[in-house]
Amino acid sequence: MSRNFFPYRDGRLHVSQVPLDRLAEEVGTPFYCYSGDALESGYRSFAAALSGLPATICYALKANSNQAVIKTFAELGAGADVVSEGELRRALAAGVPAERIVFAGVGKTAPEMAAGLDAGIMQFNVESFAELELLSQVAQQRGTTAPVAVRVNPNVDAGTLDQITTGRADSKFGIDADEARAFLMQTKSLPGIRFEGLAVHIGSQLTDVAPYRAAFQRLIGLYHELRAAGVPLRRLDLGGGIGISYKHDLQGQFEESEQRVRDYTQMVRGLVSGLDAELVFEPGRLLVGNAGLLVTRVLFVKDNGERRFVIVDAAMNDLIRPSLYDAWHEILPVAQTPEGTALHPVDVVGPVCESTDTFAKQRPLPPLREGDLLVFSSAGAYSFVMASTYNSRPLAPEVLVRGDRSAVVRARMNYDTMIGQDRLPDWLDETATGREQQQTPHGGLKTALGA
Ligand SMILES: Cc1ncc(COP(=O)(O)O)c(C=O)c1O
Ligand SMILES: N[C@@H](CCCC[NH3+])C(=O)O
Repeated sequence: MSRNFFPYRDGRLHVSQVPLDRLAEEVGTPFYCYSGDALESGYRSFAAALSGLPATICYALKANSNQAVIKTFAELGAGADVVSEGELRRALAAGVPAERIVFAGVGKTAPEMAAGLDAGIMQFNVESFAELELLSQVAQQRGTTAPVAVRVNPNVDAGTLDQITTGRADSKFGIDADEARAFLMQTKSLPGIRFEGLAVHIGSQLTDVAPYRAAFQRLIGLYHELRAAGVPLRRLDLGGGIGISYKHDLQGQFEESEQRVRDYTQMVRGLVSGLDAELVFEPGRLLVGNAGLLVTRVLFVKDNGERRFVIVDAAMNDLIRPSLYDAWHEILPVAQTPEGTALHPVDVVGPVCESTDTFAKQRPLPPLREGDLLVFSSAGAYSFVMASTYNSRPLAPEVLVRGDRSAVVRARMNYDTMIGQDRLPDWLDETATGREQQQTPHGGLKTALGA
């Protein structure tokens, strides 16, 4: 049974026992707020749904890579799915054991491979023959052997947004299933490589189990064939992608996810029953998506005759999903709307100088005024991690709430940090170059900044 992680109490929205208006006073807006209770509950229910299966849950860090979030899962026993050396370092720093880390991604560099090998990770999910060749070289140079799962492209349409489907033949991900079969049947072993498994991931935000079933059936068929041919495989990585609800109220969303997890795990159990294979799951969005909110304040309300615009202090640089995918996030006032209040359609927009800096068009909302607080819900996944400093807007802070406790788990970026990353070449620093020119009228200009 779902708990209510985002209750309205005393007329204002809370995360567990912490009122969001108080947090807004403390940390300023915009800010991200995650419910640690929802993170834990989501992980536990996914783990419970898999109980009895030889499964490792490798949380996909790309969805939300804050150290506090990763640590929450690591302490519950999770592994990690990483796609870069940065994510690998984040996982290790948060205490995920290397032997529970899978390294995925179509473009791993030699130094990234070396970092994974040195850490002793569970497996590399290899996505091309060229990558396999490079991994073989890197592993041999380091006098070690790389554990590998070949990521297969099953040519299945996940039925999700075009931009986030990954298992069709026209996708850059994975190796064509027939090519993988032919290759492994023939090769069986490569220096520096130990083939241990097969992997698949057909896309993100899947709301139907049918595409999963089709992809997993192909993968399991291939697994049987290759084992029969003497390839010593022992692991199947079934990827991530389980969708969440973006269109529910803050309570209903969890119930929908729980139902989807039940359907998914029931289907998986049916397919793997009697199969001699360890399983890996790589959920990202499922574990964090509905556990996070982006809190923002209304700056201005303006009417242009045709439309009413609510201009908020969060922008596409903070949460890009609506601009990028036309994605829907529920928008709720922090102050509870009295029952019976009439709703009016408004465009909710941010301050960035782009027309696509629009969170919602003609969204029915209660009357809003300057200073009101709003939340964008389901902003725990692919939200802060996709933020940028576009328009030189500092990255928003992240807050984690647990019961009645809250903590800033990433501070708001300050302006000095943001600007201080830039460097001036000496030939642009006019004062310094002028000084140098006076001193050495015929010579080359020396470094002014470094001097
Ligand atoms: C290989 C791989 N595994 C796992 C994930 C996590 O996906 P999701 O957040 O949809 O569960 C992704 C992202 O789509 C991915 O590319
Ligand atoms: N970033 C996407 C999904 C891509 C998943 C990563 N493979 C989103 O916001 O929905």
